[in-house]
Amino acid sequence: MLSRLSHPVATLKSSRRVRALRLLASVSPALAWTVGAFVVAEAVLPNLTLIAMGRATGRIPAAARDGLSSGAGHSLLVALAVAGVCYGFSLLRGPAEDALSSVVRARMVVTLQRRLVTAVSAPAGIAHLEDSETLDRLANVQGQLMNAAPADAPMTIASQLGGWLSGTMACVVLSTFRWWLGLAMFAAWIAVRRPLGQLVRTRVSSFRAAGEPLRRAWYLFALATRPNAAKEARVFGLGAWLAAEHRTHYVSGLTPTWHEMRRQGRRVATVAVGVFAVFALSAGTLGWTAYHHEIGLGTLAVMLTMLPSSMTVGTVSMTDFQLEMMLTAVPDLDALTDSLVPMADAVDAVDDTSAGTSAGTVDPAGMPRRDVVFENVAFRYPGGESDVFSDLNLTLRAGESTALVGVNGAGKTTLVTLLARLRDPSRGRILVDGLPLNDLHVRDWQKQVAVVYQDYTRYPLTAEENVTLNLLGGPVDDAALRQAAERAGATDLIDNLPNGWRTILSPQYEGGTDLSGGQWQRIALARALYAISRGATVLILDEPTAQLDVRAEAAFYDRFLEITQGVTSIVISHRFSTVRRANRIAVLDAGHITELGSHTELLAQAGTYANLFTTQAAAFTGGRKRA
Ligand SMILES: Nc1ncnc2c1ncn2[C@@H]1O[C@H](COP(=O)(O)OP(=O)(O)OP(=O)(O)O)[C@@H](O)[C@H]1O
Repeated sequence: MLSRLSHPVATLKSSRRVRALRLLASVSPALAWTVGAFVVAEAVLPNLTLIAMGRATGRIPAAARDGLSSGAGHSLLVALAVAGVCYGFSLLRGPAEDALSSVVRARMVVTLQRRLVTAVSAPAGIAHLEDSETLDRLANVQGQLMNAAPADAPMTIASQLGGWLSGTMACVVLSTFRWWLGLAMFAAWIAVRRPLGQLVRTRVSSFRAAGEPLRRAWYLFALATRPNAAKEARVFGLGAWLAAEHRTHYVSGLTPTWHEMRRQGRRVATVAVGVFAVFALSAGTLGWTAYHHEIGLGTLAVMLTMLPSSMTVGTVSMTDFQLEMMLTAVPDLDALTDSLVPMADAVDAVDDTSAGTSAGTVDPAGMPRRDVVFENVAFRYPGGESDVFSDLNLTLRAGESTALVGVNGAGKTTLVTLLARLRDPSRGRILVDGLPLNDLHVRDWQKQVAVVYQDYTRYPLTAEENVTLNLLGGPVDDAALRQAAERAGATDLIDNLPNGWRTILSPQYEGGTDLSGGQWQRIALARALYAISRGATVLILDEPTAQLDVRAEAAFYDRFLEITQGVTSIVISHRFSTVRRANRIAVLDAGHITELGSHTELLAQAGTYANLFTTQAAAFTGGRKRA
């Protein structure tokens, strides 16, 4: 018996509506109770107004006959007063709903965003951010995929529930006239609601399934409308192309939905004919009994208004459609949380060996002391058609700089993402001082790696925060900050900012400013150097001078040895004037390291490096090749 009872309870608990309401209750129990009170008002007030009006109508003949000062007249006045009060309260429903909706939305948006940020930042790597299912879920919870804001779900559910209860109450009132009439109306509305609800669900689920083309359509829309991309779209005259592509993806995503809806629409039309018959029978019964004086004017007036009022049991409107779209975000949010957050738990469980080797338990402080060894490493991107590395072997000596050289797409950036454990090798292993990298605590290892990526991030924060990334407060090491800026060639740049270190590096904020590409690159370099001064032991510079002017680039070369002194560094560059200063140079070609040695040694080998170096040098010396 208990298990039979627990089944519907469990089903109810797992329903998306209940989960959305529970989310609101977890945000603010008081707000959830207020929404509950709104549901009651929504269910009761319209019917109370109609009933009071009907009863007042029924008292008019007696009051007209006996006069307003008679007992019948007083009774009419009381009924009118009750109707007026109910009507007055029902007028307040609209503004109350608006105010409550905006509060619920604001609280829900903050909660949803916090849960998304927590989930997405949980894994140590970045592979999940390239998984199309995860991206669809992210877009959906943000309301971008379905163009419906999940934060509005609780209030929409409340309003829908209120309407449904109001219709049910009308059916109950109808049953006081003829028991079967209320029941018949209820059954008829439920009968029409089912296929209508199915129609809405089909449309929404195929809309959701069309995530890929719709995400593309949104992306194209963003390209056309966001300032950064719009610049390029204007210059290259992409407007018409973007509009056409946007339409193509949107239509291709939705065409299957439209076909299915047409089919289900025909079924709904059939059921609607049956409902109309029940409605006509009910109205006819009422008319017949009134004609034969079996009921008075008051009952007739009440019951006639209850007939259309019962309709809200079966009505399915645009709101239901939007609610269904909002609710698709509920399982998506849970799936993101369930799949990503445990990865953080595994990563953070330093003492928990059950977390597996990938979590890593060894404290990497001060490592590498001897070397980092790539041993028979292979790697292929998820969904990729070929290996980026098939059998890569490379030793990075601790405290030395190693330059990585190779043609575009050779895998240089990929190699450093493996070193930073943003991804794991498909085969083979990386050893740090002889220990598998996977055994080191991944978050602590990542803190030890200071990187200047090719596409470093431009944070809309102050210059100081951009360098220190000290967002949780705590003391900033001023001396280290100044030294990092000086080594990165950013001192003059900071001095010339309107508020110095306190200037926000984004024109989108008051008092903020923007920097040029080269100036940003110096800030990114200073960020990595500050991290080194705070204990990072591995420095990765991916094209550190790509955006620097000639003088800044020359200054960087002069400081290169000073910058990389004592740290294990990898520099990736197509500029051989940078590369040649590294202690050792590794040439990456077709998934292997094909040459390894100092600049002089590799020139002497007269292989790929020598060829690339002399070709580039020749371009600067007007064709005269030199060593
Ligand atoms: N996120 C990704 N998903 C799938 N393939 C990728 C991804 N990133 C890079 N690749 C592919 O992996 C290969 C190596 O790319 P990588 O960026 O490591 O090359 P690179 O040597 O740094 O090139 P460049 O000199 O142009 O910066 C390329 O063929 C590239 O197309």
